[in-house]
Amino acid sequence: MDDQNALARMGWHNDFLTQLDLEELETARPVRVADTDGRSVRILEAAGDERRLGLPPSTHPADRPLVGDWLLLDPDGGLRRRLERRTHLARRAAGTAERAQPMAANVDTLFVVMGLDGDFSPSRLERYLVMAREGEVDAVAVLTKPDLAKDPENARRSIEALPGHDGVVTLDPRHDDAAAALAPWLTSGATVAVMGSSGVGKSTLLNRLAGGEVEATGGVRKGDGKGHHTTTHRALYPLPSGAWLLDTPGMRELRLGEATEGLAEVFEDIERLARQCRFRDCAHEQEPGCAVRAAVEAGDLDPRRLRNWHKLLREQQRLAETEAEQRERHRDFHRYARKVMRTKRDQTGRS
Ligand SMILES: Nc1nc2c(ncn2[C@@H]2O[C@H](COP(=O)(O)OP(=O)(O)OP(=O)(O)O)[C@@H](O)[C@H]2O)c(=O)[nH]1
Ligand SMILES: [Zn+2]
Repeated sequence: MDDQNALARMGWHNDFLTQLDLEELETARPVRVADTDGRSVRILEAAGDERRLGLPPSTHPADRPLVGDWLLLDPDGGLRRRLERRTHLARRAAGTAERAQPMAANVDTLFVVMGLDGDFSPSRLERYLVMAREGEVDAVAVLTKPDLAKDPENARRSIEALPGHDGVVTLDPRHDDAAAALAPWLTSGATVAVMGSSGVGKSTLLNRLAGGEVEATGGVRKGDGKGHHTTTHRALYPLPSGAWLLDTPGMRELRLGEATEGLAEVFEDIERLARQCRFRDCAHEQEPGCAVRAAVEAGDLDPRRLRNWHKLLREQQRLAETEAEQRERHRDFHRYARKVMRTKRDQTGRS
């Protein structure tokens, strides 16, 4: 194995070691994926080298490495296998396939950026928290534009009170001290990602975190030894603090995929109440003995949170139905195809 300290600086965690067998512990080289185009990946090695590695053409899309993944190389430098992800961020795939599509691997902390101006929406934040929790990623709410808020302190407190986050920070990304406010999560080897609506200050914040050395667009300026600079594309790049910023085009928008675990965690208070309702299948509407409604009436549960929980649950049900329907359609098609083939065979047999 390579130098453990160098690996740790790249985001390696010792719990990955449990995935290696004895031979691999001796000879295999872990490398991290900094970018991918589906056919090849750009990898970072502990020795500091960076290069492209082709993927076998037969690689199934679901097995393709993602930005942030750890791969094991054989001693000769060939790809051996991908290590199981510690965490992931997934979103709903575009098009007809509604399933969750992972887009980033091994992210430690997701910064969910939300403006304290008109952008402020605890329900949208809860959606991001569900996504993070589903993939076991820590989530920190970053509240921007305090200068445009009527009562930023009150807004911060209301977010602080929500379950499912790992911290709330208010900052103005245009100010020099913005990076310092996030320092607890920007430690050496930590991998962070940033999501949030358009215009909330993500790019401004990324430029601030990068200290002006790296653009927020993923372009890394790299010396080529001849005194001038070339730009290589990368979705994972180092910040001056020693942390890694993972940022891919399109990743910043929110489309929640299958996330029942995440939902259960972010709304654990409501789910706990729901277990106390008189009826097992209580819809928490007009039923007698409903503990959820009782909590709302007693002022212990924000009706907004209840509405959002219902909404996200319904969405999850729709996703599940769509998947079942797709499988059904698939089966129908194959049944039909078999029938056509049989008819054809019969006809050929007869003629
Ligand atoms: N008043 C105020 N303006 C801010 C603050 N943070 C960012 N801005 C401004 O808001 C505008 C949008 O900021 P961006 O960093 O481009 O936002 P973004 O989230 O990257 O937006 P997209 O690229 O569309 O996703 C810029 O003009 C920033 O200067 C803040 O805390 N207060
Ligand atoms: Zn109920």
